[in-house]
Order: sequence, then C-alpha cells, then structure tokens
Amino acid sequence: MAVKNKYSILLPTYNERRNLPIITWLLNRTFTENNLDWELIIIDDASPDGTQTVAKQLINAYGSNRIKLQPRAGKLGLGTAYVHGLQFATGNFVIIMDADFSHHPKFISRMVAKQAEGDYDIVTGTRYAGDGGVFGWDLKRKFVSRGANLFADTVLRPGVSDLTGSFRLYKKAVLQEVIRRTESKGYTFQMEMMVRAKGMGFKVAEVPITFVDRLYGESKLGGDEIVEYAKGVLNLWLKV
Ligand SMILES: Nc1nc2c(ncn2[C@@H]2O[C@H](COP(=O)(O)OP(=O)(O)O[C@H]3O[C@H](CO)[C@@H](O)[C@H](O)[C@@H]3O)[C@@H](O)[C@H]2O)c(=O)[nH]1
Ligand SMILES: [Mg+2]
Repeated sequence: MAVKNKYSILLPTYNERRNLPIITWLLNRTFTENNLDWELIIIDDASPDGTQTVAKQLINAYGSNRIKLQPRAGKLGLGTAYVHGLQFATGNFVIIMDADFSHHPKFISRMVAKQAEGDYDIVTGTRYAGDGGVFGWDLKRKFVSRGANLFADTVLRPGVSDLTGSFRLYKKAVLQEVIRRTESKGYTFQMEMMVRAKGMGFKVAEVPITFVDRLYGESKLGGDEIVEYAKGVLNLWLKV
C-alpha cells in the first residue's frame, strides 16, 4: 500500500504576532482543499511582541497535531531555526517558508504537483523565472536581491534561477542531508543549501512565485547580512 504523504511546514517567526493567524488560516485552507496531510511547526525565537501567545491560541483552535510550537530562548537566526524545527518534523516532505505573506500558501499546491511530476528532491519557488516576480520592494532591495543572485550564479553556476529565496519543498531525508553539510546561518543559508544540493546531485525543479513584501513589521535584512552573503559565496567558490 502506498504511504500517504505528509507535509511539515517549518515556519520561523520573529515578531509575527499579526501575521501568524492569517498565514495559519491560509495554510489550513490550502491543505484541506488539496486533501493533503500536514503540520505546522512554528519556530519562534522569543519574540517580544507576543508571537508565542498567538501560537498557543492557534494550537487550541486547530489542534496540537496540526500546529506545534518549538520555541528557542533568543534570536538565533534563520538557518539554525530550520535545523531546530526539522528535528520535530514528522512528515516525509518539509516545506520552508516565511510567516509574513511574502510566501503565499496558494503556491504550495503547485509545488506539490511539480514534485510529483518528476519525483524531484527539491522544488524551489522562484521569483526570477516564468511569471514569478517581486512586489512592494524599493529599487535598492530589488537591486540587492538581483545582484545577490547574479553574483552567486556567476561564481558558482548552480543553474537555479532564485538562490536566495526561501520558499521551498524538500524531501525530508534530502533536507536533513543538505542541512548537515551547510555551514552558514543567516541569509546566506538558502543560497548555500541550493549550491550544495546541486553539488550533491539532487534533482531540483522550480515553480514561479510572486513574492509580496511583508504587510506588518520589518525585514530583518541589514548591511551586515549583505557582507556576510558575499563572503559566503566566495567561501563556497573556494570549497565546492
Ligand atoms: N525564528 C526566527 N525567525 C526569524 C529570524 N529572522 C527572521 N525570521 C523569520 O523569517 C522569515 C523571513 O524574515 P524577514 O525578515 O521577513 O526576511 P526578508 O527580509 O523578507 O527576507 C526574505 O527574502 C530574502 C531574500 O529574498 C530571503 O533570503 C529570506 O530568507 C526571506 O525569504 C519571517 O517569517 C521572520 O519572522 C530569527 O532570527 N529567528
Ligand atoms: Mg519578509
């Protein structure tokens, strides 16, 4: 008998109190409509805005088998948030995404269908192919994102159109293996994960997504992060 697929969503949060209920509602709708089994793992880094209180209310509303809160004691960064959350994933597939509506749950059904089409190891959302795109960013942020992708693509040639995006579907075993090899912790993490996955021979497919800038709150991307990213690309170039 075929094993029914289950999708574990890893959702890192930092001050997402206002976004969390709606994103959870949309996820529930998407998975219910598509008749897919799922769980949501919220990795909150001691957000001062009360994100965890909201998460607990959601556990009460949707049930503890659907929504799980796996908090950490402080703001330890995105990369390690995925590593932390992954330990608790019970699905055979893992989806990583942002909590601020930049990644709309409606794209998940396309990612799931794409994965099944070619038994792909990874399906990544792309803003830079097909009818994908970015909305709500100023020119500077668009330039930084495009530049970051162009730079990594030129130096490392992974052949994936969106290296820094973080809306992705992985086979859990593949994510575990790639994450084990990945060294960077911050924004560089997504790019390194993809470069390593391609280097390890995993099959990657892309689904165009529209990335809409967050509704509430602020991005945590700063100047330091951009320097770290450039260093990360060059480090990989030396190693891979
Ligand atoms: N647990 C935890 N969550 C965090 C942390 N920093 C950010 N987050 C959460 O991670 C998600 C993304 O953070 P944002 O601050 O909204 O990132 P962004 O600037 O919009 O960046 C997005 O685009 C980048 C470039 O395309 C991506 O590289 C990045 O991963 C993200 O998708 C959000 O759900 C946010 O709450 C942290 O230290 N800890
Ligand atoms: Mg964001």
